Amino acid sequence: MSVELRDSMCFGCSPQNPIGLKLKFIHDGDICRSYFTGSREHEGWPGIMHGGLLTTLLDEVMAQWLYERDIMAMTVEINVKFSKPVPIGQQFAVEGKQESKKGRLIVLEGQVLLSDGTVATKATAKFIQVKNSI
Ligand SMILES: CCCCCCCCCCCCCC(=O)SCCNC(=O)CCNC(=O)[C@H](O)C(C)(C)COP(=O)(O)OP(=O)(O)OC[C@H]1O[C@@H](n2cnc3c(N)ncnc32)[C@H](O)[C@@H]1OP(=O)(O)O
Repeated sequence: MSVELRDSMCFGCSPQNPIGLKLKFIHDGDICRSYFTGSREHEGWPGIMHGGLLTTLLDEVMAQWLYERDIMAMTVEINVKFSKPVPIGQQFAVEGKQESKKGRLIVLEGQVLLSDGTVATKATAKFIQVKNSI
């Protein structure tokens, strides 16, 4: 299946997905960054961002690091460490960058940073490069 960006319904980034996160990305040197403010529908425990959604945000920002560089790759593994709760209603940053590449295997690292710079969440993900049409 070949999908044009304009037709994409990507849950993370598509502007036309009605239930999507509609993320935008800043490519700052070797880092891809996005900002997000959770609202009540994004919470797990009251007032706290749902960990599964944080994982989605991290996966997406790492995938966008690759997409920006025309590398078509799919996540095959992701490991997430939740160190601090991420409050609902406060903007936070999500960052991703490449850690290593060996053949088709690309390892990226991601983190969630609270507004005071505290690292709340860390992730390492493995991506496998696929052909240029997914
Ligand atoms: C165009 C529109 C765009 C819209 C914008 C969207 C932007 C982005 C949106 C992004 C959204 C967010 C992102 C998402 O949500 S991506 C969606 C979630 N991920 C998936 O659905 C992936 C499912 N997996 C697969 O389909 C297959 O596994 C793929 C196709 C990826 C590889 O299957 P394939 O049959 O081709 O390859 P292989 O199995 O021979 O493996 C190849 C090599 O890799 C090694 N290997 C495999 N696994 C691991 C592992 N865990 N650790 C270490 N190594 C591993 C393996 O040993 C082998 O090595 P070698 O023997 O060659 O040495």
